Amino acid sequence: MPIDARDEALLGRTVELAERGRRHVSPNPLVGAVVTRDGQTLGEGWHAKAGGPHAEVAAIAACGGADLTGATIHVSLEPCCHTGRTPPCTEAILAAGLRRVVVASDDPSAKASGRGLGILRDEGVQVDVAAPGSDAGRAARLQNQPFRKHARTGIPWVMLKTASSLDGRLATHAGDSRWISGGPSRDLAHGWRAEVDAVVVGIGTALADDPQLTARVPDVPRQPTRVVFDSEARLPLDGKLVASVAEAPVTVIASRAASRSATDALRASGVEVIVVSGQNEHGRVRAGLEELGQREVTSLMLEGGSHLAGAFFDAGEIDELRMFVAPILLGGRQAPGILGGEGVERIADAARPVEITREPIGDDLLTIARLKEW
Ligand SMILES: NC(=O)C1=CN([C@@H]2O[C@H](COP(=O)(O)OP(=O)(O)OC[C@H]3O[C@@H](n4cnc5c(N)ncnc54)[C@H](OP(=O)(O)O)[C@@H]3O)[C@@H](O)[C@H]2O)C=CC1
Ligand SMILES: Nc1c(N[C@@H]2O[C@H](COP(=O)(O)O)[C@@H](O)[C@H]2O)[nH]c(=O)[nH]c1=O
Ligand SMILES: [Zn+2]
Repeated sequence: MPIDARDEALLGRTVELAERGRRHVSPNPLVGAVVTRDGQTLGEGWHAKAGGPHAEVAAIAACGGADLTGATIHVSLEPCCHTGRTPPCTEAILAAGLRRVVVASDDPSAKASGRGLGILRDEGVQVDVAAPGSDAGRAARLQNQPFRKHARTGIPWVMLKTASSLDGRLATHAGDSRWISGGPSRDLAHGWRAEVDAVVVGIGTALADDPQLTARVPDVPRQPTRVVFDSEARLPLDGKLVASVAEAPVTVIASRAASRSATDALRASGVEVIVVSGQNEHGRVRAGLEELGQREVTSLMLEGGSHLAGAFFDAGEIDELRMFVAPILLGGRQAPGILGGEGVERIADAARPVEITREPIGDDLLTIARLKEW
């Protein structure tokens, strides 16, 4: 049976329900589910917490023990068929006697990739999948970009957030940058910190700003890991990052240039030090991302500075930009721009977003540019 307008609406609802798990489910995906019979909703559920019940199981439980034989379940992501921290959802669906499963998006991880759908079909369940270009299909995939990229590549989804002047500077020529964007923009950015697994800066920013990089908004179930790209392990032991290591973890990505005494001192202060190798800066960016991906960092917000953001750009490792532009002009040849690094040579080589949106936030303009889609 093809997907009709009622299915589309129910799948839209599953995506809405899935959002309720944001900030709570990483490294798992956001997933929502609705059980219906003859168009009547019997129960709704979502994946509320990593390690907790999956959306399908939560939706079935929400039906309160009603006989679900012959009922339908709509899910924003294909049901799992593996035993992880919880049993397979395919088994829960079969045990409940559901007759039709409608899914909005695929699960690209190795243990899924359509296997659950095959099992359900083999058991006589009718399985319908939304067209990839449908509204529900797109919304479900966009909602899980970090999970999807990490599942496909093993490395985290990278969002670069910047606060620049109208003339594209991240700081004055003297290194002052507090504050360029306004209060509402900074509040929004704190909310994003709460959504990602890690917040990343270069040692230049750590030294210039002595930042905290914590999410300072209400309802933060888990602070992001603060990561500093710092080849020589120069991160000051008396700075705010190291001082707050009990509040939120700190990881230093160093190179072989770091002395043993510097890495030992950081480790003794509770900092995780990862030593990566690579031919050049963008090679070390990639190596660092691989290490973070292995530690189940599925998403990160890169908060600068110019030099490190340029190395990420040169490595082709920026998936999305969220850029606040404030109504001020700074000027100065030495004042850093949004992307340092080498950059491209020809306009024909320019990176072009697949989608771009613009929105005023207080006195600033927020541009969100998605460079890739996973
Ligand atoms: N307005 C805004 O949004 C922001 C503004 N800022 C401002 O930017 C300025 C700091 O920026 P910037 O000087 O560019 O410093 P960065 O924070 O970009 O740090 C750059 C340093 O990171 C180290 N590093 C380690 N590994 C890598 C790698 N793989 N690739 C590239 N760099 C690596 C290098 O030092 P080493 O070789 O020693 O490891 C490099 O010099 C400050 O004035 C700060 O206030 C910063 C963030 C945001
Ligand atoms: N200057 C600037 C930003 N700078 C970023 O925020 C960091 C400081 O974080 P914290 O110490 O946690 O408050 C700083 O090191 C840099 O990464 N962010 C913005 O939203 N707007 C701004 O104008
Ligand atoms: Zn499941």
